[in-house]
Order: sequence, then C-alpha cells, then structure tokens
Amino acid sequence: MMAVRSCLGVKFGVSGLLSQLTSSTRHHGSRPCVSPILTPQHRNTSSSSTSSKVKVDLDQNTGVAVMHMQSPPVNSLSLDFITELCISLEKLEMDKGCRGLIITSSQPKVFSAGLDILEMYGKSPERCGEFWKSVQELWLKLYSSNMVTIAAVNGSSPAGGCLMALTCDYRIMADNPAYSIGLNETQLGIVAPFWFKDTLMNTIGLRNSEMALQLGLLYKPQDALKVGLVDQVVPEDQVLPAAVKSVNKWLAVPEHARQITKSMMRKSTIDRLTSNREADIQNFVSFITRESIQKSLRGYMELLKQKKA
Ligand SMILES: CCCCCCCCCCCCC/C=C/C(=O)SCCNC(=O)CCNC(=O)[C@H](O)C(C)(C)COP(=O)(O)OP(=O)(O)OC[C@H]1O[C@@H](n2cnc3c(N)ncnc32)[C@H](O)[C@@H]1OP(=O)(O)O
Repeated sequence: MMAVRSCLGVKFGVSGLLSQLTSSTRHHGSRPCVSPILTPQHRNTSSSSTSSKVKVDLDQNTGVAVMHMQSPPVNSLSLDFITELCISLEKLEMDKGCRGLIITSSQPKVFSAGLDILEMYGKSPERCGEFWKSVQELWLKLYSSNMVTIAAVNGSSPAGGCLMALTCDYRIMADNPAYSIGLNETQLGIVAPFWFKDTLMNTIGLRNSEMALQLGLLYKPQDALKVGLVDQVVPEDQVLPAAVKSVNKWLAVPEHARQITKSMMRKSTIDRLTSNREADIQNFVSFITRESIQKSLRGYMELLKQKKA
C-alpha cells in the first residue's frame, strides 16, 4: 500500500488540460464512450471492481461509473481509505470509457463522517504529514477531474465528507432531516484550511461561507438547498436515480467545451494548493500536533461516545 501511495500523482490536472488546449486546436481530452472498433453487442455492458473499502460499477454503455464508499461504520477518511479512493479515481480517470462518476455511500445514514479523527490524534508528525498529503491528493484528484462528477449524498456529510461532495460538479441530497452537511471544523476546535474554505466559497459565496465556517454550521438538507450547498434534495430512494438523470444531462453537453469550462472555473483554486503543498503540510502538522488541539480532539471524541451512550 505504501508503494502505491507514493506513486499517486495528479495526472489529469486542470493546468495540464489548459496548456494542451492553448498549444493546439485539436480536441484533446475528448473521451468518446463508445469504442469505434467494438459494436454494442460485442462490448461488455458493465464492469465492477471492488477493493475492501471502495466498490466501483462502470456501465460501459453510458460511460457512467458509480463509486460506492463502503468503509464501516461511517466512511471516515483514514489514510488507507483515502489511498483506495485515489487509486480508484485514477483508474477511472485513465479509462477512456468512463466519462461520468457518481459518488455515493453504502453505509446506512452516512455519506462520509469526514476525516478520520483517529488519524489526527496521538500520531507522529511524520504520520500526520503522510495523512495530510493523501487528503490533498484526494481533493486534487476530485476537484480537477475531467469526468462529470455527481455526489449522491445519501446520509450525513460533515467536514471532510462535505468537502468531498463540494468537489463534485453537482450535489443531490436525501430529504431526511436526520441528515446534515457542512464544514463543522470549528466545532471540533480545529480550522478548515484555505482550500476547504476556497471550495466552499466557490459554491456558496463569501458571506454564507463566513457564517458557515466561523459557526461550524451543519445544515439540514432543505437548509443546505437554500444556501446552495447542495443543488437538489430528493426523497431518499430517489437519490441514485436522480444522480443518473443529472449525469446524463451534464454528459449531453459537448465534452470538450464542458471540460475547458470546468478547468477555467477551478484552475486558480487548484493552483493555490499545488503551489503551496509542502507549506500546507507543515502548517497542518504543526497545528494538529499542538497539545491544545489534541485536547480538543480528545474532548470531541468523548462527546461522540457520550452521544451514543
Ligand atoms: C495558524 C493556523 C493556521 C491554520 C492551519 C490549518 C491547518 C489544518 C487544521 C486541521 C484541519 C482538519 C480538517 C478536518 C476535517 C474533518 O473532516 S474532521 C472530522 C469531522 N467529523 C465529524 O465531526 C463527524 C463526527 N461524527 C458524527 O457526527 C457522527 O458519527 C455521524 C457521522 C453523524 C454518524 O452518526 P451515527 O450514525 O450516530 O454514528 P456514531 O455512533 O456517531 O459513530 C459510529 C462510530 O464511528 C466513530 N466516528 C464517527 N465519526 C468519526 C470520524 N470522523 N473519525 C473517526 N471515527 C468516527 C464514532 O466515534 C463511533 O465509534 P464507536 O463508538 O467506536 O462505535
């Protein structure tokens, strides 16, 4: 797993796509979903790949993959889980037959509980650094993806879970008031780094982000819809069908034009992190290993346990 982790790199970055486009007028990046050689009756119509925490079903007729997060109990983003997600994303990004991706959860009631708190508590600075690099990697892969990406948010999605959804092109959430979504970092006594903040601001604007981040707000689905944190709220059993409908709508747009537009919209946000990755890792490590922050995290974990009892 370590070797694979160190091999991970952002192959399909926005800057790469833009520089290709400025140096040529050909349709680079265009990814037709039907092979010119194989007729439909000769093609496999779907393929499935499963690692221990990520299951991907790719429909080769439509070019749409559904990625199911299945890391019990709550899809918290540990280093191992993030590594599996990055490997799956990289495979899909390189697969010319995949043009759209729906991300959802196989765990009941939770999309993702965000970063695994145990990865940030009582760990060595080296391990914290490795963990944070993987978080950066996952964000970069998702935010710079050439695929149409849809978050099918079928449960609660705090902090890093919300960030994952925010990296997608479109978010659909289950209409269940027991679920919530938002960047609640301040409630844990920690701070959402600048690229979390940028991703939120790009979605809901400056004023809403200021309130959401300072107060660590978690929004119920209908409130998330009002503020623009999600794009659609549907009955729980309709989340996946609605995501399929949406992905097809996005895929109907000429691919080349859509990809360039996405790149233009996201490039400056991505560049800010790519040009500051090492400093961002150092900031994270020195912040998270402070005794006062460790104390806050311990208190928060105790609160989570008490809530259960
Ligand atoms: C100068 C300074 C500059 C600043 C520099 C900044 C540097 C950067 C600073 C740091 C930035 C960090 C950014 C962090 C992002 C994050 O994502 S932090 C994680 C936040 N997550 C949460 O707050 C979610 C907490 N969990 C919940 O609210 C609930 O669990 C749930 C998701 C709503 C599900 O509820 P329910 O179904 O009732 O399950 P539970 O019983 O609560 O949980 C089941 C078990 O899972 C454990 N768990 C839950 N969440 C997490 C998690 N995130 N990590 C690890 N473990 C988790 C929970 O404790 C239960 O465990 P058991 O009791 O052992 O069963």
